[in-house]
Amino acid sequence: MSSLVGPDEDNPLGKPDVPDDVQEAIRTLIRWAGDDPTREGLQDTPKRVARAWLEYCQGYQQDPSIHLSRIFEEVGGYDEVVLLKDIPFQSHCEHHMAPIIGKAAIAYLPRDHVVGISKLARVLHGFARRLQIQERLTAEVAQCIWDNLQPHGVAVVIEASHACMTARGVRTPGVGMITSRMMGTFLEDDRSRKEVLSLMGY
Ligand SMILES: Nc1nc2c(ncn2[C@@H]2O[C@H](COP(=O)(O)OP(=O)(O)OP(=O)(O)O)[C@@H](O)[C@H]2O)c(=O)[nH]1
Ligand SMILES: [Zn+2]
Repeated sequence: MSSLVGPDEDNPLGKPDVPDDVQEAIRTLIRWAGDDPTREGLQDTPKRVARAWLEYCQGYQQDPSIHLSRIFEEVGGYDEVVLLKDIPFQSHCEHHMAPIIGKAAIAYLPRDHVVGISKLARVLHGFARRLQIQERLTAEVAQCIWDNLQPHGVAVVIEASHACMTARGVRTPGVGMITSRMMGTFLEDDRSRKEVLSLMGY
């Protein structure tokens, strides 16, 4: 696992060091793609690419469940659905390492306590900033909320576009993939599932 280096005199911007073998791997890819990695415009590219990938994959540096550790017990008897919708996210597919760009809706039915609403988006980003397939991303977000909040129900719907389908391969722009994971009440009760899907706009 790479460590992120904080600012110091030799490294005022706090940019992480990039080992030589990582830079060489990116030079090899540039050469293989048909360009010359020693030409001026590409000289710093291996470092930039490596740092960019560290950022895209920041989720590996964290356990997303940490965001759900601070809960609020005083909820004034609120026991209806809590929904965060249209949460934009970016991920990368594990097959082509190409961008997955989309939005998520995350809902849960609280049991006794709630969590700060931003934390649902943090959990999403924690799993999205890894090499993923959309199905696993959807399931991991739902399972994390289920395990850590012990709610009555969890519903996660993700809608995304995969650059491996738009920029290459089948080259079909405008295609959206939708995945969902329902747990607890949302899985067992048709009326609750319909209600949450309708609140999400589906
Ligand atoms: N189920 C699923 N498939 C994905 C996801 N992201 C990318 N894929 C697909 O992964 C598949 C990989 O198929 P392969 O035949 O091994 O790879 P490929 O030859 O590059 O396939 P094409 O993309 O069809 O050119 C492709 O069909 C992609 O569309 C995802 O999140 N979920
Ligand atoms: Zn792909």
